[in-house]
Amino acid sequence: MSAAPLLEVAGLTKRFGGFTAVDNVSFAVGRGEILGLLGPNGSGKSTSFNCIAGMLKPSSGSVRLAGEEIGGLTADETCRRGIGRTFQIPRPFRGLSLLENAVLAAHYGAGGHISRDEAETRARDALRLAQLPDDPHATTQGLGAAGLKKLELARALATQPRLLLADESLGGLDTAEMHQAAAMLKRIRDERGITIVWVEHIMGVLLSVVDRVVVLDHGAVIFQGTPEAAQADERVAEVYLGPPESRAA
Ligand SMILES: Nc1ncnc2c1ncn2[C@@H]1O[C@H](COP(=O)(O)OP(=O)(O)OP(=O)(O)O)[C@@H](O)[C@H]1O
Repeated sequence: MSAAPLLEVAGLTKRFGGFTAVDNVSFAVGRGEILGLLGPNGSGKSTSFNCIAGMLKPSSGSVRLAGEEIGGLTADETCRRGIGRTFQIPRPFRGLSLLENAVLAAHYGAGGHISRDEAETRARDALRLAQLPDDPHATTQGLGAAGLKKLELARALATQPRLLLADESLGGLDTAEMHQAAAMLKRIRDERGITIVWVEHIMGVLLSVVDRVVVLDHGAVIFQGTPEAAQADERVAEVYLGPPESRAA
């Protein structure tokens, strides 16, 4: 990473009562990088994500976007600063067209300060990037898991993010769809230079696309490095597969 990182998380800690879900987590994401944030269920990925995106207030630590402190800002404030996010469980407005869903997201991202025409331009661009129809009559009806994930992505892209936080983009997809979803994230980075932090609890397909991974376990970072190094790391293997003696030969 030569230029200053786009996202810098330092000493991030989130406690729920006496329980520490995120424990002194630090990592940085370079501009245009795709970072995989991995870890088994309950390791603190979503809580870290939610602290970065403003859904949760960190107990301590700092979150900087392009050098500016954003820790503790609300979700709509972080969105206006350039953080777009997808949700693990898509919840589109079912009664609205795909285009209207994306238009609303564009208005949200701009804090209501853009015209209808501009919102529609951003929405159409986002739908095309996510390979969905921008025809005003196209609805959410009949969208399967993969289609709903694409709409989730289009809504995040319509906010024109500098940083895209992708939450469990592969959940519920079959193998072919997983590869397509991974390729789409890579294309969005390659074509638009959007920096991506991608959270998944499974490693598989993600490792073929990300530049680096951060692995969490019990709320703490246990590994940072390339996907190749992650696959060769004994601690990473342990949290995913259990201790060596318990693994199938
Ligand atoms: N609001 C909350 N109150 C209390 N505990 C919480 C809360 N949110 C999360 N936790 C706990 O914090 C820990 C980390 O949860 P988190 O959802 O961040 O893990 P995760 O790595 O995203 O898991 P998954 O892959 O299952 O989504 C878990 O033990 C969880 O039960």
